[in-house]
Amino acid sequence: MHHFPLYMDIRERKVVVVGGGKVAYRKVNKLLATGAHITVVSPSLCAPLFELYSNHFIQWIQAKCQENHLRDAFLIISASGSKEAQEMIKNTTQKFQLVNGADNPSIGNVIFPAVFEEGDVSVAISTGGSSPTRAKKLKNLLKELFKKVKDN
Ligand SMILES: C[C@@]1(CC(=O)O)c2cc3[nH]c(cc4nc(cc5[nH]c(cc(n2)[C@H]1CCC(=O)O)[C@@](C)(CC(=O)O)[C@@H]5CCC(=O)O)C(CC(=O)O)=C4CCC(=O)O)c(CCC(=O)O)c3CC(=O)O
Ligand SMILES: NC(=O)C1=CN([C@@H]2O[C@H](COP(=O)(O)OP(=O)(O)OC[C@H]3O[C@@H](n4cnc5c(N)ncnc54)[C@H](O)[C@@H]3O)[C@@H](O)[C@H]2O)C=CC1
Repeated sequence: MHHFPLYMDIRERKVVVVGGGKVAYRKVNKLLATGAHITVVSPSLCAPLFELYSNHFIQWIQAKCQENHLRDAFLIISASGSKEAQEMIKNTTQKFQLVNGADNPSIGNVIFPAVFEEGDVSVAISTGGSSPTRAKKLKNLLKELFKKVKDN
């Protein structure tokens, strides 16, 4: 599938993250600096997400994901690994909503690239979902290269 690369200002947009585990935390952690309003919907939260919730960086709906949780979301991240939740997201989201299928790319329309930033330069690498580990390796190589160029 071909994805169009786009840099987005998502300040004050509502982001709903479905699931409260390790993968949800990784996505939330990346979104924190954007100024988006993040709500996690999950029966439980892993320790680092619970800490973010306790410190009021994110909101938490302690429940299994239901249709009404998704209705006014700009971006939805599916990260529960639950087939039931994935089906619900697939069947109830609108065409104009952005959906990241972190736990099942086939239900999504946007993907997270591997990113590094150097001043105001931002480099984002995607393999179109085919190999996230390769994207991460390439990012780390380029990061080193940038450092070398800067040091010389
Ligand atoms: C499609 C996509 C959807 C999305 O998530 O947006 C997706 C999907 C999946 N990832 C899986 C596995 C892992 N992904 C990572 C890490 C990253 N994954 C990221 C992106 C993406 N992952 C999108 C495509 C990106 C592209 O186009 O290349 C990165 C780049 C960015 C980010 O996460 O923000 C970030 C590195 C960030 C960095 O370091 O900079 C690690 C950890 C690691 O390698 O360290 C593991 C394995 C270990 C583990 O953690 O268990 C699985 C298998 C699940 C399974 O079978 O269990 C699926 C599902 C599937 O492929 O079916
Ligand atoms: N995109 C990526 O980078 C990666 C994706 N994955 C996939 O992501 C999924 C989640 O992985 P982890 O975070 O490690 O799992 P985890 O088991 O730590 O977390 C799952 C979370 O989802 C919650 N949950 C379960 N059912 C739910 C429902 N119906 N509604 C809302 N929340 C619900 C659980 O309470 C838990 O907090 C797995 O399916 C895995 O295959 C795994 C590794 C990397």
